[in-house]
Amino acid sequence: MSQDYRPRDGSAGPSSSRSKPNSSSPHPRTPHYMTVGNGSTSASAAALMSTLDHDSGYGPSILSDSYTNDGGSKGWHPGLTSDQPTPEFAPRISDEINPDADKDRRMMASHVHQLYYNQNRAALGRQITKTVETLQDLRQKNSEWPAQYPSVREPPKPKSDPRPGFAHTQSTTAGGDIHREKDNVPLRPCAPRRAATSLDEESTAEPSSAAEAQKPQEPERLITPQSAQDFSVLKLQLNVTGLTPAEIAHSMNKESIASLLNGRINQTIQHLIRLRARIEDSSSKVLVTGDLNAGKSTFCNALLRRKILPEDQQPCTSIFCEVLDAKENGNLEEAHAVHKGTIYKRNDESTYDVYSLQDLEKIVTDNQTYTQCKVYVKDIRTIDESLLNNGVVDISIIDAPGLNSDSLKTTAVFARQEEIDVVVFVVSAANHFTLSAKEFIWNAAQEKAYIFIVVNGFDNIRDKARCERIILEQVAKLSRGTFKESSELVHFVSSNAIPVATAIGSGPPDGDGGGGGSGSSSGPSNDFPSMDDDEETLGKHGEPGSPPKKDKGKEKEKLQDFEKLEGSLRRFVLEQRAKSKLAPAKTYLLNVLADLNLLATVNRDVAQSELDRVSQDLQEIEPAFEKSKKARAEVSDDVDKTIEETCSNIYNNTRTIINNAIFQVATTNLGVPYPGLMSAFQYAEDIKQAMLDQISQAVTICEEKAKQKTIGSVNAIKSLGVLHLGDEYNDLNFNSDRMFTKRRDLLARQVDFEIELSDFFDASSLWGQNEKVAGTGMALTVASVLGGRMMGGFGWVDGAVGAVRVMGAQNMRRLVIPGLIAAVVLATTYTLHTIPTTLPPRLSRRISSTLSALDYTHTNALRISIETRKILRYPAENLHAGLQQSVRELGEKREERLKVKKDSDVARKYFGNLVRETGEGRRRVEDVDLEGAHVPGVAGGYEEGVMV
Ligand SMILES: Nc1nc2c(ncn2[C@@H]2O[C@H](COP(=O)(O)OP(=O)(O)OP(=O)(O)O)[C@@H](O)[C@H]2O)c(=O)[nH]1
Repeated sequence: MSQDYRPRDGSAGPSSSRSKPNSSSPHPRTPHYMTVGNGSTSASAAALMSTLDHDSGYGPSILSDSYTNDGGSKGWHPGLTSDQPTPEFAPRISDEINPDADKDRRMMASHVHQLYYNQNRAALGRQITKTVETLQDLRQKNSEWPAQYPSVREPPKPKSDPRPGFAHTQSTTAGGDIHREKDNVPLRPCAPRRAATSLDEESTAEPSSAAEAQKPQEPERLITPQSAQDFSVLKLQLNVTGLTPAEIAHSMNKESIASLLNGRINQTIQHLIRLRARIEDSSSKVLVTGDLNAGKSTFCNALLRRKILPEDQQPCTSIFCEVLDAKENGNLEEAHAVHKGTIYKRNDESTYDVYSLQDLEKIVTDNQTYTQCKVYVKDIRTIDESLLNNGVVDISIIDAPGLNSDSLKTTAVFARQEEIDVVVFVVSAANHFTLSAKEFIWNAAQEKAYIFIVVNGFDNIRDKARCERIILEQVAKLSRGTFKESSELVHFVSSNAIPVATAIGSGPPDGDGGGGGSGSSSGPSNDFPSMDDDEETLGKHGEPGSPPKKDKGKEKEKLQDFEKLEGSLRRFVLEQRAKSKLAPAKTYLLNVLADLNLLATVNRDVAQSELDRVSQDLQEIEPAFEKSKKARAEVSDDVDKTIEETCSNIYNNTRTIINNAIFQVATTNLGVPYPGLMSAFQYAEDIKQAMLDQISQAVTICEEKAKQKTIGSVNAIKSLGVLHLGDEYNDLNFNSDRMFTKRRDLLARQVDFEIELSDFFDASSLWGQNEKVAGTGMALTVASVLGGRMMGGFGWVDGAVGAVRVMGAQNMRRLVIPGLIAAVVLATTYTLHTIPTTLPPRLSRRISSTLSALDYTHTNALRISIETRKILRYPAENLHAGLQQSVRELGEKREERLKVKKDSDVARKYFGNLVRETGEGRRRVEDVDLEGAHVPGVAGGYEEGVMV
């Protein structure tokens, strides 16, 4: 028996260079590769197992142990199982001489495989943990500094993808595999995929391998639709009718995109956590399916070496029976029939009914009550022999209902489940593949590159070579991958020839492989249909009595065939488990890290350009801000000074002009004609009014001058505004006509005094003018007589006294009356005659004293200057506010830019680190070699290029 990875016909198998026999060598089978199989535990294997036991799986640091720069793994010692040709001089102990040696090698290889698996698992687990942390950080960062997301465009459809609706499973990883179009042009490197990925979020991860292939050809660009195309896991789903995703992305603001991205990050974290749980799960499930009555249950029992599952059921098995190790059920052997429509929970008895193993027959055909049952059995085989309890991985076997049009779909869906690592298809050697079988295998081949095929009932076939040929031809059409590895994956066996123990009790089966088959009732069926009616039906296993010697040899051969199948199945399960569990994690991680790397690169560059932009802005804003602050202080001072100067100037001018006007009003020709004595009062009124008008006019002049001065000052302030605030300050509206509009008639009312008689007679003037009166030569006799003294000084009084003395009292008495009358008449005539000359000064004095009492000059000067100040304060305040606002705006701009600068700097460093971290993470994940290409004889037995 040989369990080497060796193509049956030399057409396929492991690397041909490795398997090619050396014709010059005396040992043509060297180099020899170790394979998985049965046998007791060797010392080396035990040592390796102990290493495994101490491997915690997830070390504290991702860099701590497993990875070295050369991509090797610390725990792996190439010398231990190195793939070296056996030296020619070294005689090889053949399996016939020492069968245990081969078993040991297989055993050790199995454990090495497990060690290698654990290292990969630990590496991926650590990277998942790290990536989850990175995503959590990114989510936090995204809320502080909304990450830029390239605008999105639909990726172009691959030119050639025969079945875009299916993701292929159990393919090898991307290492060198190239998907080829029909014309043999490399399309893209193939990342490992599995069926389940197409059913959930992982399907979104698939296009990234294409994106990865395109990336290096892309020139480095900042936020382009092409970059968006490169996303796979973090691709945002933007759907609005009538708009392309790119248009939607453009129309959305940064914050909305960031929040969408956060949602995507959350989903990714959840998915990574699920993937980690999956890779930590050490169990593996094998689904056994096939045509009705093909012998599935018999085959499962043969694997278990116990007749657990009911065989030859009428009606056929109609529920899924999963056989698990009883250790998972407290070492209790029993069957849990799961209620239809409920999710099985072992600790919740309401989800299932408990049956004994003997009662299984009652359950397996009752698909009305149950859909599946869990059968817990104690494994009677050693860990080196058992598939179920092999010391490496917990495997459960699921016996599916036979395929027909009803069960086909259910079984296909079942097979696509993530937990199903391997599908074993049992086909009757006599019946070949039915239509249902073909449909199932064809579909499953799209999901899983390889199907393990058991051609059962081979004992019934006489022309075995012909049967093999026909079956393999059919396999070639149904699953190319499986056909290429047919020596490992297609087995012709007779399951009923395998000795099995009874379901009750766990005594070992009859070890004599050909000694009567079943330890109980599982003998061969005589009515198993033959391939050809005329062919001789072989095999009489389980029949009482010893078989003839010839039959004994055949029975041994059947057992050996079955053992070979078991070895292959075990290897296949272990390898596929590695791929089906680790490959999705690896692919998804690669995609997430590639997306993160791309996102980080874009955002690092965005942050850098943001930083450059704000730094440049700040170079302009900083000096403008300082200048604006300085201008605010200086201009305020200047304006205040201008206002003060203008107002005090106007005040003083006004005072001077009004005072002068009041002072000069008496001497100014007012142009009022004297109408004569009869209109003296009217004349006085006119004079008064003219004087007041004169003064009012002076005030008007003052106001006019103030206006002009104000206009000049407003313009000066305006110029300052334009200088410091720009042209918009020109819009300032100032209308000087509105100044001093409330003054009219004010003065007339204030100086509203009555003209009095005394205004016409000025006694002091009279006294002062007596010389003039004498000089007039008025012909008063008395006056002449009395001489010169009559009119000088107190002349006329003295004269009167003198006259009295000269003329005597009697004469005087006669002269007094006419004299007095003459004097009065004379004085009155004189006074009335001098009114035009004497009235204005008298009125002027009265006006002056009245105005003085009113503090008229000061009041008006103050009024005009106050109004001027009020007028000037408006543009001044405006300018001040403008300058203040300019300073504030510049200050705010500066603050905002400083904040952006700080944030951008932090973001640039963060995304820079993220670029580095994700790049390193990606390299580490890429180094996880799921093919085990450099692990000799353990894995990687399936050649590249055979992927579907
Ligand atoms: N001669 C021969 N008979 C076999 C072999 N394997 C199974 N049988 C017989 O074939 C019949 C059907 O076997 P089962 O194991 O019940 O077939 P199955 O595929 O599980 O049937 P369903 O699940 O009910 O579709 C039984 O009578 C078996 O004894 C075999 O290798 N050789």
